[in-house]
Parts: sequence; C-alpha cells; structure tokens
Amino acid sequence: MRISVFGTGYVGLVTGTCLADAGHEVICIDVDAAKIQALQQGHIPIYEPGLADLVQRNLAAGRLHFTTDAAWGVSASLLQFIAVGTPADEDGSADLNYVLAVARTLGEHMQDYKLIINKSTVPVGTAEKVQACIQATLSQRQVNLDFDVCSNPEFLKEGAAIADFTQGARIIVGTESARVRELMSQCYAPFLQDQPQKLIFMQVRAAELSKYAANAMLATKISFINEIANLAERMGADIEQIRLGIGSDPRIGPHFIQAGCGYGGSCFPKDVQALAHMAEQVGYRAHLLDAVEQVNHQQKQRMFEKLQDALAKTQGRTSLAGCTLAVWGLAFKPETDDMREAPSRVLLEALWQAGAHVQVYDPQAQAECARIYGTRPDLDLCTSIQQTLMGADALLICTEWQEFRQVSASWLAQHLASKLVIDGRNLYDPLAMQAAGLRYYAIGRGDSLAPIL
Ligand SMILES: NC(=O)C1=CN([C@@H]2O[C@H](COP(=O)(O)OP(=O)(O)OC[C@H]3O[C@@H](n4cnc5c(N)ncnc54)[C@H](O)[C@@H]3O)[C@@H](O)[C@H]2O)C=CC1
Ligand SMILES: O=C(O)[C@H]1O[C@H](OP(=O)(O)OP(=O)(O)OC[C@H]2O[C@@H](n3ccc(=O)[nH]c3=O)[C@H](O)[C@@H]2O)[C@H](O)[C@@H](O)[C@@H]1O
Repeated sequence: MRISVFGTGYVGLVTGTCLADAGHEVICIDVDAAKIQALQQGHIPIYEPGLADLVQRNLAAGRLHFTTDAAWGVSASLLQFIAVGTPADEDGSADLNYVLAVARTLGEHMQDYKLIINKSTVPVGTAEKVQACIQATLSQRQVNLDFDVCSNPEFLKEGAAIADFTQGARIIVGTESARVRELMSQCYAPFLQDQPQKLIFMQVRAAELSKYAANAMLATKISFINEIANLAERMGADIEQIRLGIGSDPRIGPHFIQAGCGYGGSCFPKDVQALAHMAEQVGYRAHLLDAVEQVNHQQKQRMFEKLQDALAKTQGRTSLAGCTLAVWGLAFKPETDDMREAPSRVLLEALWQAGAHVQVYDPQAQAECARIYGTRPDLDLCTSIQQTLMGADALLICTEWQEFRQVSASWLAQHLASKLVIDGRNLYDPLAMQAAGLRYYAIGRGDSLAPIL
C-alpha cells in the first residue's frame, strides 16, 4: 500500500520504517528541513537499537522516502498517518496544534479519498476535531471529497520500539466504518502472521481513551510499588523480595513493578496529567491519577533526600556545598538517549542548587545532557564510570544501564574512596555491597533513611 506518515519523531519514524520494511511504500513528511535532510542520508536523530539499520535498508530499497513536501505526501498515498507531537500545555492538557496543522495540510492538498489515521496520543474527541478541520479546509477550497478519520494509538516503548511495533501485544483501531476496517487490516496484515485477533477494532472514542488508560495503568503500577517501597524502607522489609512475592501472582504479574527513583520520559508524566485534565473537563475529579502523579513527584526527590541523610549520618556533613558527586545514568531509562522528565534531571538540579559539583556518565545521553545544560563549571561529562568516581563524596545511580549492573561490589569499593552509594534502581545485592565495605542505600530496601513527612 502507499502510506504517508506526518512527523518523523520517535513514533513517525518507527511507524514509517516498520511499514516500509513490511513491504509498503512509505513517504515520511516533516516540517523540520534539517531533520529530513539528515534522514535522507540515513542519519537518524535518536538512539533506538536497530532503527538506523532498518532506515538505511529501506532507503536503499527505495521503499522509504523522507520529504518536507507535504503536497506530494498527501497526493501520493491512500493512507495518511498523523504522528506529530502532542505536548502538554501549561494546564496539563494535550496541545493539539500540531495535529490540527496536519489536518489543515491534508484538507489543502487532498484530491481524492484518503484514510487519515491518528497515531499521536490525543484526547477523546480528537478524531472528530480532525474530521471537522479537514472538512472546513475542503469547504474553503469549495471541494467535496470523501475521507475517513480513524484512531490508531501507538504503544511502543523507547528502546524496544521496533519489536513493540512489529510484534506488539495488540493493534487498536477505532473506527465504525467497514471500509476503514478493510484498509487497516491490509495495512497491518504483515504484522499479524497467524494472530488476526491482535488487531482489535473498537469505537473511535474507546480507542482514544485506551491509549491514556494503558499509560495511566502502567504509571499507577509504578507509583504503587514506589509507595510500597517507601513503606518497606520504614518497616525493614526488602521491596525486591516483595516484588517477586506479588509479581508471581498472575493477576498482578511481574512487569512494571520495579521500584525506583520515579518514572520519566515523554509520555507517562504528560499522559497522566492529560487524562486528569480530561477528567476535570467532564466534571470528574480523578483522585487516583492525582495520587499517581504526586507519588512520582515525591519519588524523584528521594535520591537527593537519601544523599543528604547519608552524608549527615556517615560523614557528619550538613551541607552539600563543595561536595563532588558521581552520577551514573542520565537517560530516563536504559537503551535511549532521551532525558525528557528524567529523574536524573531532578537530582542534578537539586545538587546544583545545593552547591555541589557533579561528575556524570551515561552511555548514550551525554550529548543530550550537554544540549540541555550547556557548559557549566559544576558539571563534568566524564568518559567512563571510573572517571566519575575520582574524588567523589558519593555515587548516585539514576538509570539501570547494563554497564552499571555488571560492576562488582569489590570494583566499586576499590574505586570509590568515600564508599557511599545511593542506588535509585536497585541494581546490586545489598549484602554483597556491605560485605565489600560499601554503605549502600537503595529504594525500599530497609535502609530507613529520610522519612517522608
Ligand atoms: N515517544 C514515544 O515513545 C511515544 C509517543 N507517542 C505519542 O506519539 C506522538 C508523537 O510522539 P513523538 O514521535 O515522540 O513526537 P516528537 O515530538 O518527537 O516528534 C514530532 C515530529 O513531528 C514533526 N511535526 C510537527 N508538525 C508537523 C507537521 N505539521 N507536519 C509534519 N511534521 C510535523 C516535528 O518536527 C517532529 O519531528 C505524541 O502524541 C506522543 O504522545 C505514543 C507512543 C510512544
Ligand atoms: O505512550 C508512550 O509514549 C509509551 O510510554 C511508555 O514507554 P516509555 O515512556 O518509552 O518507557 P517505559 O519503559 O514505559 O518506562 C517509563 C518510565 O517508567 C520507569 N519504570 C518502568 C517500569 C518499572 O517497573 N518501573 C519504573 O520505574 C522507567 O524507568 C521510565 O522512567 C509505555 O511503556 C509505552 O507502552 C507507551 O507507548
């Protein structure tokens, strides 16, 4: 099929590339000319395992095209995906300006029937807004054309985006039209193999809300386990044992109950807020969503609080001014260079505010850190984990990169003179750390530091 995808961010790029790889002819359109130029050369602007190879292979095969020429993108393809950003507005609601700008572009250039597929995460009722916007633009042109708008939310995770797109648990399509069902079945046929039940059709509004419900549910699981971790700390129980204990119940499951320094990324924080805002608009106070958000906000400050407490207890220091701290991990999770809403940012900013100097290392996000914070005297971007530890008063771990997991307690004890470790991702065995002479504070592991009032 001939498919156009508007937006070459994470979702647009993965969608376009995977659809091309499945044999479709795909045109990816973006308003960012520099990005398109780089993509035409096969350079991708994000770190996503496997994606660069896939882009290059499909560019070479002539099935994947990158352009700023929206008129070409609209006229050449039957299917038109919208995959542009929907950032949070100041009040937490989703900003639909980019989505509606694409709708206008579609209305301006359409010459025949098109199926418009909304892949961006958008509030319930957006498909109707897109429909109205295209209709209004067509009316201005005084043309009358048949078109459909459906909802097809995306569930990929950064770092595992290709597998999530091509082998995801389900593909949701919100539509009431038989023609749209047929076209979407053709579009996704290569990914269904012998599992046609993975393609789930439903009402447009149900599809739109499913996306927010899924992210809110996952965020709720994380805030829930973090709340239990905070209790476990005070009660002398180990959250890692509790996680195994509850995760083995199939009704609970082992996924997304890893306690840590809070969830980040471009989606959970934004989508939980947007859903709470939507609830407010229909006259409902979403107490649970508010609590999920609040627990996460608090959790992102735990590393700093633990550090303050540990330094006071172990070194008698009451101020962080003049301290040097090693920070491992900047990305909001491993296998990405994305630092949007990352717990590391809350930590870094608190450390700087307190007058500390930081020596950071991340396998992928160093450039992103430099882009966000620029050059500053209290930030050293180190080239190895070992370099961060030189003269450090403590080590703080924000992201669970494999490289950090592999470090042994004895290696750490040898290279970290201060022997103080605050682990926001529970990477190590506390007994092994203690046996190596380290003072090890993790999340929810009975260290009883810094009660939250
Ligand atoms: N990043 C992720 O992991 C996931 C994101 N989503 C949702 O997908 C949507 C897109 O997210 P990202 O790809 O992360 O966005 P992004 O913000 O990284 O990229 C959006 C792209 O759209 C382009 N754009 C803006 N206006 C345009 C226009 N009129 N025509 C063509 N291109 C235009 C921008 O230049 C940018 O390259 C959001 O609604 C997000 O919530 C859903 C699942 C996963
Ligand atoms: O809508 C979206 O954009 C996407 O949002 C998340 O994907 P992503 O943000 O890439 O990352 P996750 O792997 O879900 O992790 C999000 C955050 O939760 C944290 N997390 C995750 C799992 C866990 O058990 N504990 C935990 O603290 C991670 O460290 C990370 O900071 C969802 O997992 C995707 O299904 C969804 O499509």
